[in-house]
This record gives sequence, structure tokens and C-alpha cells, in this order.
Amino acid sequence: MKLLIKNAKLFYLNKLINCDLLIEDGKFKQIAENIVATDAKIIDAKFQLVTPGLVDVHVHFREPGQVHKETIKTGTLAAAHGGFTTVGAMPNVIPVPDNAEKFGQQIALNEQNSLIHTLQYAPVTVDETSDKLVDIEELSKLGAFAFSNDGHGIMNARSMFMAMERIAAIDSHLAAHVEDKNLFNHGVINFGTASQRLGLPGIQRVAETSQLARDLVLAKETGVHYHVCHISTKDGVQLVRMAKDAGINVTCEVSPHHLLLSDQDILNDDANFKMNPPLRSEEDRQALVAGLQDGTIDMIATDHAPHAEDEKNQGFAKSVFGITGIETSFPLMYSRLVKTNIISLEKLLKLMTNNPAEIFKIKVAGTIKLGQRADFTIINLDDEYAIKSKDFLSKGKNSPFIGQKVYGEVEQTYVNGTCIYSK
Ligand SMILES: NC(=O)N[C@@H](CC(=O)O)C(=O)O
Ligand SMILES: [Zn+2]
Ligand SMILES: [Zn+2]
Repeated sequence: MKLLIKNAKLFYLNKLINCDLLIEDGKFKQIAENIVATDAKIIDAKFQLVTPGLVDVHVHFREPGQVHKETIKTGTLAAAHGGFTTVGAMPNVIPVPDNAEKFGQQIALNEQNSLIHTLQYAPVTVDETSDKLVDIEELSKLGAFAFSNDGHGIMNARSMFMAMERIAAIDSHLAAHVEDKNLFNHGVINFGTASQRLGLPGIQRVAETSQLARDLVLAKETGVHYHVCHISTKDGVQLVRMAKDAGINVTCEVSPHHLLLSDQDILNDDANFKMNPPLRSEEDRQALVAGLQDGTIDMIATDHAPHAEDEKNQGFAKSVFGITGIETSFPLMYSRLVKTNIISLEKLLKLMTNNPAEIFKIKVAGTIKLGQRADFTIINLDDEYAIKSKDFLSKGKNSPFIGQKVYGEVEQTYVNGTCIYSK
């Protein structure tokens, strides 16, 4: 089976080049101008962008346990619609895969149902909320991509310290949702003018930064690769910057919503703007953009968190935390950051392909390499379209970006040389 992509604007070795791309038996075979291949199926890309499949290290699929919100099938289909071919799935499913048996079942479920490559996080502690560590070495052997208690900060410093030592010893990764539960104090929105205006309990920035500061010291001591999930504050970015300068093995991700929205965009009691961590101030938002520009922030991750309509239409006080994002990430980032000259297209693609793959040592993802499996995406950068919930393939329609006009629509997504999504 041969597939020839003619006239690609290909993101290859960190540059955009005009060329053809030949795929044979599911693998990249040749990159050159004017490739001629008899008996190949030909696709004319018409100089649209062809990129390695996008990589998102932070998604929530809800299977098992909450399949009314999302399944692995709908989640991975939504990912393909967003241009992603590799994702890291968080372990806050029911049951939490916190022992060998449950973890093995989760991996099998992912394999049976994924249209793309779904890598599985293991939790750090039993049930994600206790202080008792999981069998880190065993879950790693069973294929844990990294470790995270996402959704919950790890409150007990000794548990965190010991987890870091063990994760460092096996050369894996610890991804932290940094949040001190006591400082969080049942808030539902950022603490500040918006929480006052709407009369809602606020979440202080120090809920994030105080735990982050603690973790950075522990990470220094243990040498673990410590990754900060969905960073949201100006001081948080500054802490990571200082830690990197000090040689601490820290990386961090930011979500499209924290880059593009602030609490000033919350005009009424609409829980499609409710997520954890919350949308912060405009000053925080600008610091995140600056952190992306200067390399303090290493990657974009969506924190795709689908929920059912009746779980999100209860206003800020009662609705659950989280918004979807995997189908809108690239178009939003391209339209609002690249077309406005805040970052280059090459930089955006690095943030969404090679950086996450390299940092998390994902073997075959994030780059186009001859002889390796052909995971790639064709994206139309020229035509504007409107984000509509009816176009989402995710079960979750909980997005604050519905109705916005964007560029960067995904035309086709390929995994192992096979088209798994076509517009
Ligand atoms: N981000 C959220 O607000 N919610 C996430 C959990 C998380 O990422 O912390 C979820 O699983 O719904
Ligand atoms: Zn989280
Ligand atoms: Zn999350």
C-alpha cells in the first residue's frame, strides 16, 4: 500500500518546506520534490500544512465509569478531529487504575477502543486522594506513560517526596496538578474582581504557587522530571523560570483557555468558563503568553475535560469543573497566537508536536522520520470557519469558544498511514 501526498507544506526538522511525501506500508518512505510513484494513491495537499500528528499530554477520557461524558472511542475521534494522533490520558476514571489489575484493564480498554495512540497515566497515590503510594515500579513496567494525580494536588509532602524519589529512580515523569486543597477553600472562580462582581467564592493564586514552590524544592532534591500541569498564574511561571535557571528538572504545560481567556471574559454565570485551575486575571494571562514566548512554558496541552450538559448548566456554584478543548486547540492557537504574530507557526508546531514528545520521551511521535509509522495531519490554514458544538465529535459540548471564528481547520488525520478522520 502506497500513499503519495503531493504539494505539502511540510513541518519537517523544525522547518516548513514545500515537498511531496511518500508513505508505504504505514511508514514514512520518502520526502522530496516531485516524487513519482506508480500504483500509489495520490492526495493533492494543495500546499496546505502537513504536520506530524499533534501530541497532547493531558486529556480526560471518562471510560470506565463516566461514559455518558466521553468514551475512549469518542475521545480519540475528537482528538483526531483536532489533529492529534498521540495523547496522554489522565487516570481520574472510575475505578482509578491504581493497582496492577486495574491498570492492566485500563491499558487493554485503551488498546481496544483508541483510534489514535492513547498513552496512560498511572496515579501517584491509591485512589488519587490518599497518601499511600501506588506500586510505581510495577505500574511503570505495565506501561504507565507517566504518573499524575491530576484533579488533586498531593497534599502530603512526604508522599510527594517519596514518589519523586521512586519515579526518578525509574526515569519516569511526575505531572502535577498543583493545588493546595486548604487554600483552594471551596472556590469556584479566580479570587479577584470577577469573583466579587459575581458574588462567588474565589480560588487564591497561592493555592497553585505555594504547592508549586514546595514541589520545586522536592524536585531539586530528588532530580525527578517534574512537570507542571495547566499552569495558570504569573508567579507560577516565574517560579518555573527561576527553577529552570537553577538547573531543576522541571517542565510545564499551558492550556489554550488560560492563554486566551481571563476572568474578565466571564460576563455571566456561565459554567462553560468554569475549570480548575480557574481563568485568572489579565495580568496572569499575559504572563503565560510571555512564558510561552521565552520558552519557560514547554508545551500546549488541552486538559480536555468533557462533561454532560446537565452537569455544566447549573451555574458556577453547582456545575462541575472542566471544559473540552481537543477539537479547538490548534485552530485557536493558530488564529490567536500565530496570525497575530505572537509566536511563529514553527514555534506553535514545536509546542504541539516535538516538545511534548521529546520531554516525555514518547518514542514514535511528534516528528516525521523516514522508516517510522506515518502519523500526520493535513490542516487548512486559509479558510475561516466558526466553531460549532454540532461539529464536535466529543460527547462534551462544554466549550467557552463556541461561536468564535477561527482558521486552521483539520482536513485529515492519519495514523499508521491510514486516514482515521476526514472532514
Ligand atoms: N480541569 C478540570 O477542571 N477538570 C478536570 C480535572 C483536572 O484537570 O484537574 C476533569 O477531570 O474534569
Ligand atoms: Zn488538573
Ligand atoms: Zn486535567
